[in-house]
Amino acid sequence: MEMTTEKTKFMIETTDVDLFYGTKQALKKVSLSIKENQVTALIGPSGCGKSTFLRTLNRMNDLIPNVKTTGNIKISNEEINQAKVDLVGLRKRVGMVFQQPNPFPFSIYDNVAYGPRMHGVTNRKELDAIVERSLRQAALWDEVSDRLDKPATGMSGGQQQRLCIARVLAVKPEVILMDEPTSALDPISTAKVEDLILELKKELYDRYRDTQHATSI
Ligand SMILES: Nc1ncnc2c1ncn2[C@@H]1O[C@H](COP(=O)(O)OP(=O)(O)OP(=O)(O)O)[C@@H](O)[C@H]1O
Repeated sequence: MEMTTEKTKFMIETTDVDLFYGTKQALKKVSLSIKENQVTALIGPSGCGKSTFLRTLNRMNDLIPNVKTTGNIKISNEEINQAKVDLVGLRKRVGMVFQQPNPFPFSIYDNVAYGPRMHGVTNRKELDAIVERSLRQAALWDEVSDRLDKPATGMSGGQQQRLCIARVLAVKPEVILMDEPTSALDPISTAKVEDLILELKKELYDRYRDTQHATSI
C-alpha cells in the first residue's frame, strides 16, 4: 500500500548536479525528486554513479580530495550544497549505512549511544531509552538485550549491519541512505534487513506523522 501524507512533499530534490573526481566527471546534470515517507531504490549498471550520488546527499564526497560538486541539492527544502552548511548537523539529518557493516570497536551499547552523545545527550536514563528504542526499531533488541556491554565486533555480519542501522536511527534522521546494505550478507541476513527496511518505512511514518517530520530511505 502506498502511504502518502495529505500534503505529500519532496524530501530530496536535486537539480543539475555535476560531480568531478579531479577531471573525471562522474555525475552529469542529475535532477531527481524523491518524496518523503517512502523507500526509493536507485538501480543502474556498475560505475554509473549510484554511490557517488548518494554521497552528495550528505556531503560525504567532501571527504574525498579533489571532488567538485555543482548544482542544487535540497533536503527538506533546504539547500545543502553550500559552504555554510553545518556538516555534523547535516549528517545527523541524513544518515548513511554502507555496503560493509562498520561498527565502531566499542560495545553494542556504545555504538548506538555514540551519535546521541555526540549531539549532547549525557543523561544515562535518556541514553538507555534511545539505545533500546533504536535496537528495537532495528529488530535487534531481542538478540542483544542481555549483552549490550559486549563488543559489537563479536556479532554476526547481519547483526552488525542491523546495529549500524540502529546507530543511524538513534539520532532520528530525516533520511537514511543505504548503499547496497545487504550485498555483504548471507541470504537470511539479507531477508532480515530487507524486511526491516519495509518495517521502518511503516513505523517511522507512523511515528513522525503527527509532527510532519518524515523519513525517507
Ligand atoms: N574516489 C574516487 N576517485 C575517482 N573516481 C571515482 C571515485 N569513486 C568513484 N569513482 C568513479 O566514479 C564513477 C562512479 O562510481 P560509483 O562508485 O559512484 O558507481 P556505482 O554506480 O555506485 O558503482 P557500483 O554499482 O559498482 O558500486 C566510476 O567511474 C568510478 O570509477
